[in-house]
Amino acid sequence: MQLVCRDELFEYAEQVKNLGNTLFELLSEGLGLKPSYLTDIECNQGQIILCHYYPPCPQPELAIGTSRHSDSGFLTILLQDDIGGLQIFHEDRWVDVTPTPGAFIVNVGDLLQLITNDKFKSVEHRVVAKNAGPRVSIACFFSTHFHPISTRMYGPIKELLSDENPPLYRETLVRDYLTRYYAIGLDGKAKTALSDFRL
Ligand SMILES: O=C(O)CCC(=O)C(=O)O
Ligand SMILES: [Fe+2]
Repeated sequence: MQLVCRDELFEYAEQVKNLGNTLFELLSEGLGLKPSYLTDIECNQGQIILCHYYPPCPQPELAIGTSRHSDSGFLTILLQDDIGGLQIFHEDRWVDVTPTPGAFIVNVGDLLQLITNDKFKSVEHRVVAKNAGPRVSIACFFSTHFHPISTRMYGPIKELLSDENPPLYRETLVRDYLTRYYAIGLDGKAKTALSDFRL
């Protein structure tokens, strides 16, 4: 079978990578660092694209689309269709992320929370099941994941630390963080992996 969206997917990946690079520059500046800081430490390296298909669910009250979690990597750029179902956990309640045509959703991931020493917080989210129709979303994760040669250690960025802001996390390889993250799994207890790296 020939994949009819092969070219489009490669083009999409390229464009999302460019957008990610711009976002990493803006996030660096937001931290008071030089624009290239986060790309210099390779937060933009590694790009994984997951295409999700959620079939219509006849009994949505008995099911869940994607259980509660925060994304493990540095940043996620997410595109959802018009069906809805994505929610973020904000101030102790679930809030719908209403689909907006042409808009991306950008999620801070656990590793960005770790290196920014909690200045940027990863967002807990889930997808509730819907019977309105099939739902499609495309998630692009920036993280080196299990890239075997990545030996870079990630810990709270030194420039952000002071006597008043001591490091909150220990250093880790991306690989070791992800091993812990996936060992726990998406079991509905958010941020358990991150708390395991807290000092
Ligand atoms: O389908 C969605 O909108 C979100 C999927 C998601 O949270 C993920 O892939 O990490
Ligand atoms: Fe997610």
